[in-house]
Amino acid sequence: MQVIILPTPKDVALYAANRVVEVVTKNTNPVLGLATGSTPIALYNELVSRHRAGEFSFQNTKTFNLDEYIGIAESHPQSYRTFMNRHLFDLVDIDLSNTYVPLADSLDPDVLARNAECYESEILWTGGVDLQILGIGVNGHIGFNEPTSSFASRTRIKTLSKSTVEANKRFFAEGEFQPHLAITMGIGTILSSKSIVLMATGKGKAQAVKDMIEGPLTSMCPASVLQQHEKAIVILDEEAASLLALHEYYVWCEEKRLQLQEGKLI
Ligand SMILES: N[C@@H]1[C@@H](O)[C@H](O)[C@@H](COP(=O)(O)O)O[C@@H]1O
Repeated sequence: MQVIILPTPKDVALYAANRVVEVVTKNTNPVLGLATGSTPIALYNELVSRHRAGEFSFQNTKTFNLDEYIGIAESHPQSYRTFMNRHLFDLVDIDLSNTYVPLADSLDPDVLARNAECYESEILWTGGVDLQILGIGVNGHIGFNEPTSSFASRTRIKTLSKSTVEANKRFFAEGEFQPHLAITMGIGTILSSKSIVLMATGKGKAQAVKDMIEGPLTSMCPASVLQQHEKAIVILDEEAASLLALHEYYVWCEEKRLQLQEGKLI
């Protein structure tokens, strides 16, 4: 796991955008794993403007989203399908049939379980995810893999923890039905990605970030599993990094890396 600390959320988004553009332009048939939540919105905005500036195309790209709520229609304003269409897919030249979000609009557990299994196979058929984008929940979850999720888990139905339901309440109107279940890629699914970029910004994520990077490898902090992925980059703003004991060290490493890149350190 590589840790990079940058001054602001904008810098985090720009750094992640560079990685996405690199993967999309270097691969003939790129496969991206995408995330929802407030954190990746700045990344999607950046990708949309660079795409509109003619820098790259999404035409041959396939995307797989991490998760989807169970119990609301795909067309619901708070579904993750709607989120992705609104923030990225409808604004670029991607073929919508190449964009996958778990199908979760049934209430039949057998149908949902089958959808989850098919999702896993669809990812395999494409040859796997080249770059998986992740955010992190305040309790250390990735996708909707809540604390205690098995590190070997694949795409399946999960019950959301109280803290996740609480954190996502802000997106639903007072008294509106809010899902407590979701289909999510498993931790094993996420770990199968060829590379991973996790973004975290703001003070609210500082404890989860500390547990992920400096805590023990534990299913109580699902994101800690990224310590074991050889090509996982964690990009943080100063606030999200504020509780890290090795904060100065990570900043120093990035400075040295940049100097090396510019040929100033030979
Ligand atoms: N399932 C999503 C996660 O993929 C996301 O990382 C998390 C944090 O979202 P935010 O970036 O809004 O804090 O929210 C949801 O729970």
